[in-house]
Amino acid sequence: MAVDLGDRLRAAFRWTDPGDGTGYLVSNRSGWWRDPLIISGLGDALGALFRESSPTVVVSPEVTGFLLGPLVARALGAGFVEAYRAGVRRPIAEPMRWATVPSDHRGEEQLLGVREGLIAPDDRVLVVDDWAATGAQIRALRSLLGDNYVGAAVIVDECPPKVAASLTIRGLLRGSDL
Ligand SMILES: O=P(O)(O)OC[C@H]1O[C@H](OP(=O)(O)OP(=O)(O)O)[C@H](O)[C@@H]1O
Repeated sequence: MAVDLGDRLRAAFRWTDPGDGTGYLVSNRSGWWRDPLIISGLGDALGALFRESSPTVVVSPEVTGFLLGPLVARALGAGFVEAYRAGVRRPIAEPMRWATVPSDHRGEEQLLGVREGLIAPDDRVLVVDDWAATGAQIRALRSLLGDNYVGAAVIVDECPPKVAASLTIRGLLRGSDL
């Protein structure tokens, strides 16, 4: 990663106090997408983490992944497949394959799904997301993708190192950088 991309990511990031009295801060990542140099550099930087695996498809969970995944797919010359969260939109018309996310960083159970037929047996799939907290969503996608899964590239990896290693998660920043 170019040194100045890491600096720009740190500078454009904010923690927000939602003011609900819990003292729990939420991440504000909007400054990343607002910075033209970050947007132009992120695809290459995340793709470089797995370029040696020659991914053919990027899969990303909504909603932020729908912004980030195509940047990485373009940088790698790969295609893009959406991973939808159940219940946040009208039902998807096509047949889906779903995986349960037992408990993510919010402690909520979710379902992540991709349309059937978009991943070929010989595809090498890179999961891309902005943030890995517990790794629950990435683990669910790995279970869905099986042997097609090569790893996950994220902007911020704050998973315990053993979790990151077991899921082959690579990040540009650690949680402690922010
Ligand atoms: O490692 P985990 O515990 O699974 O958490 C990681 C997820 O958390 C964030 O999503 P968020 O729910 O904030 O959704 P967003 O994409 O809509 O911002 C992030 O974008 C990952 O998808």
